[in-house]
Amino acid sequence: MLDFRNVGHAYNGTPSVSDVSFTVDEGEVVSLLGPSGCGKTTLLRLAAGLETPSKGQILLQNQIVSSPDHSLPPEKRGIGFMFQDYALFPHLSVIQNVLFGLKTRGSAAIARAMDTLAQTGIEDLADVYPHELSGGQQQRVALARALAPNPKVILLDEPYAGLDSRLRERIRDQMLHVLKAAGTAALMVTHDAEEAMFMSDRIVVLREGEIEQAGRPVNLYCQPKSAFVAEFFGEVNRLEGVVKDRKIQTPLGVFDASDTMDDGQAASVVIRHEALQIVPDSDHALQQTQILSNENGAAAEVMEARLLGRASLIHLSVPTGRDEVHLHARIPGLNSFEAGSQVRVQVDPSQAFVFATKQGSTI
Ligand SMILES: Nc1ncnc2c1ncn2[C@@H]1O[C@H](COP(=O)(O)OP(=O)(O)OP(=O)(O)O)[C@@H](O)[C@H]1O
Repeated sequence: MLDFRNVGHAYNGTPSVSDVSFTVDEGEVVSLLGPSGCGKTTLLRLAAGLETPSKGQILLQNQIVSSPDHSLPPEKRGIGFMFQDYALFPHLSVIQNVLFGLKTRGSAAIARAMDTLAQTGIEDLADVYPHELSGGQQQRVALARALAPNPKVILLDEPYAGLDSRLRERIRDQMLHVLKAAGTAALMVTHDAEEAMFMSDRIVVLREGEIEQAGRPVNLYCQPKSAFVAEFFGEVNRLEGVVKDRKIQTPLGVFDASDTMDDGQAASVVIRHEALQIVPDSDHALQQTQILSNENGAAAEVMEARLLGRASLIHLSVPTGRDEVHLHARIPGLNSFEAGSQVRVQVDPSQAFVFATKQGSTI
């Protein structure tokens, strides 16, 4: 549907994205994910035809629509857009806003507009004006307007940015089902990893205008290729060490270095908060079965234990001999840990990642 091939772009000579290649296939939801300024919106604007690439090509349904010397105007691309602020026309009612995007007029157009409003669950609001709507309702009008012409591809720029967290969860669920039912390919910009994972078949992680890693959410979460990606997909503890005999010694035990690391290489061990398992120090049976069978683990003291709702966050202090390291463990549901109690911590190795460190920064 949408094919970026080695696309580069610059604003007044300053590069914004370089050598970006990815596709959005039929009926697929793909998210562009990354920190502020990494080039997400620029890529969306390039797909829309609002910017022209300085290098590479963009194809829509196998036709070149953008290259350095040719750019098909946005209105000729047959793409749906949904911007962060919804951009509804305040002087038009909901149905008039939706009709605006349709090329035809008359009863067939009205029927199509009403169908799309029904699809997004707001047919009762057809005659209402935007200022009378809640944020979530406005968001659905914007989605209905973008979907009404039945585009093959829709571009979504931070579609949930203006909504509170509870409404966001409900709306994005509806949005996913509407997109999938319509079979529309979608390219969505977000800086929220959980939102990207919820919505996307595939995610393209961007860093300083380049693709850092792209793939299915499960691959990015379970096999991040850099600390940058690992940290984007969840909170982590970081332990620094140096490779010796293909191992890295840390206060939480010994971790295997990767094949490409040589002795003397500085390395970071990145451990997700949920990868730390905690066992009360008095629970000898569990220690025997779970901890002593694994060479990773350490004695620790609970500093704080806080219930966050679905999970608890436990602050731990692990003595290193010289000083102590402060770690966070996230455990499901309620916890019974008291500040000051002694525990053992163990690491789930599938959620601990080792990366080379260069000149003080992790790659
Ligand atoms: N109109 C512009 N003129 C000049 N530079 C721009 C313009 N728009 C964006 N940039 C720059 O291009 C780079 C990429 O910006 P872009 O808006 O694509 O990032 P983003 O990932 O969408 O960021 P955010 O999440 O903050 O919206 C940034 O360095 C930004 O400062």
